[in-house]
Formats: sequence, structure tokens, C-alpha cells
Amino acid sequence: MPRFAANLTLMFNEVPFLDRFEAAAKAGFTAVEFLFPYAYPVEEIGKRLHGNGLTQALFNLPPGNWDAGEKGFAALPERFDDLKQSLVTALPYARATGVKRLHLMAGLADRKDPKALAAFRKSVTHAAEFFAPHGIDVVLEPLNARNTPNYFLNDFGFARDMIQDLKIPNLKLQFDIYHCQILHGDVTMRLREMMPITGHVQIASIPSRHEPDDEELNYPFLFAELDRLGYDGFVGCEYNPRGKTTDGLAWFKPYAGARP
Ligand SMILES: O=C(O)C(=O)[C@@H](O)CO
Ligand SMILES: [Mg+2]
Repeated sequence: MPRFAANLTLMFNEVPFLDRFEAAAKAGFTAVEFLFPYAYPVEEIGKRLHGNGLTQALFNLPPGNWDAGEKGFAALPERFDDLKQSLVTALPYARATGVKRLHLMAGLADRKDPKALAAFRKSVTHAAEFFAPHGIDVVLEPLNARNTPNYFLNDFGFARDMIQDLKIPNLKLQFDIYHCQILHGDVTMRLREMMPITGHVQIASIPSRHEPDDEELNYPFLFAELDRLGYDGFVGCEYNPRGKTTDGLAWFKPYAGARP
């Protein structure tokens, strides 16, 4: 049975961010993820997580100035110092939460630009080597161009090739089914092919990015497929609830209270 992680950036928005840990636990989740913890004291994040008996499945490394439109800087050659600093910033949060995987964002750049490509390989390698002694994986997530125009990492095949080429044991793929369906389709076959390099999975309905209970994909089939493939990681619920979060959790009822 998949282990679902509530995404506290998108879900439980009825309450302030720090109160969403308790809300998720009360709804039956045993794990959580979120985009960024950096606006909150590291001790407070750890306290809310552990105080509610939750496991931290994932969060993102600092992306730069998110409000100004930055989406990371791993592929930006002139931002390597910022990249290095971002790893140092994230480390205390990783220690406090015990998270085992962190998402490194590529940034807005042209994938065909050799300088951006070289910067991305260098940043990815540096980040993975930085976190390896801490037992933490670095995950790369292709994003679709409708949600994030001009994002460097916009192709699952490209991400797969780079991960396989670099052969860094703690470098993995973040397989967001929502993005995969929009970018390429054929989700089941891609899951089967990319499972050996997949370190995290995320879900939402397509195209609306709401609860995974309607629209283009048959999620119960995909959840069973993850089990058939022996996927032992987390499935992040990265969706915008249609209304009140708890009113939209009927899909989750069969899975509530899974092992952490
Ligand atoms: O947009 C997504 O999908 C994510 O998982 C984010 O972490 C990237 O912003
Ligand atoms: Mg995602």
C-alpha cells in the first residue's frame, strides 16, 4: 500500500502553515512534504513534525527569490555560489526533520544552452556529494511548461539520461505523475521503466491539479501499479484541494494510517 505524504504547502490551507502538521496527522497521514521550510525556525519545524508523530518525506532546497519568479539556480552558471550556500541553509532543516531526500530545482534556463547544461551537471554533482555523507538523496523533478514556462528540466527522458550517466548513488528522479502526464503521457510504462531511479513520487488529478480521484488518470490502478513495482518510497499529495481539504479526502480513506 503506498505511503502518502500530505503536501503542507498546498493542503490544509485552512490553517496557518505550522498548524498543518497537526491537521495532516488528524486526517490520518503519517508523512508530510512541503515546498520550503525556510521562513520558519528550524526547531519549530522539527517540533511540529515529531510532536505529531509524522515522517518528513521531502522538501525543496532553497529556490532563490521565489516571489520574484526564481525556480532554483542549478542550471544558472553565474549562481554556483548561491547554490552552494543553499545546501548549507537546508542542512539544519534536514537534520531537524530527518528527511531522506531533497529536491534540487534547476531554474529557468534553456536546456539546449551548453553553459546551462554544464552548470546543471556541476550543481547536481556538488549537491549530491554534499548530502551523501548525511544519508540524503538529491532528487530531480521535470516540470511541465504550462505550470513553469522556461524551466530547464522539462523532460523525463533527459532527467533519466543524466541520472544514469552521472551514476551518483544518491541522485534520483522525482516522478511527479501530474507533470509526466502533461509532458509525455504513457505514465504506467514510464513508471515501469524509471522505477529503478525513482526516489519520490507525487500525484494530482490532470488537468486541474486537484484531488487524485477524477479526470484523466485512473489513480487506484496507478497506486496498485506502484505496489506491483515494489515502490517503497513516499507518494506526495501535491494537489490543490477543490474545497476544504478534509472534505476531499474520500480517495485517501482506504490508505489512511499507513506505516510511517
Ligand atoms: O511543482 C512541483 O511539481 C513541485 O514538486 C515543486 O517542488 C516544484 O516547485
Ligand atoms: Mg511536483
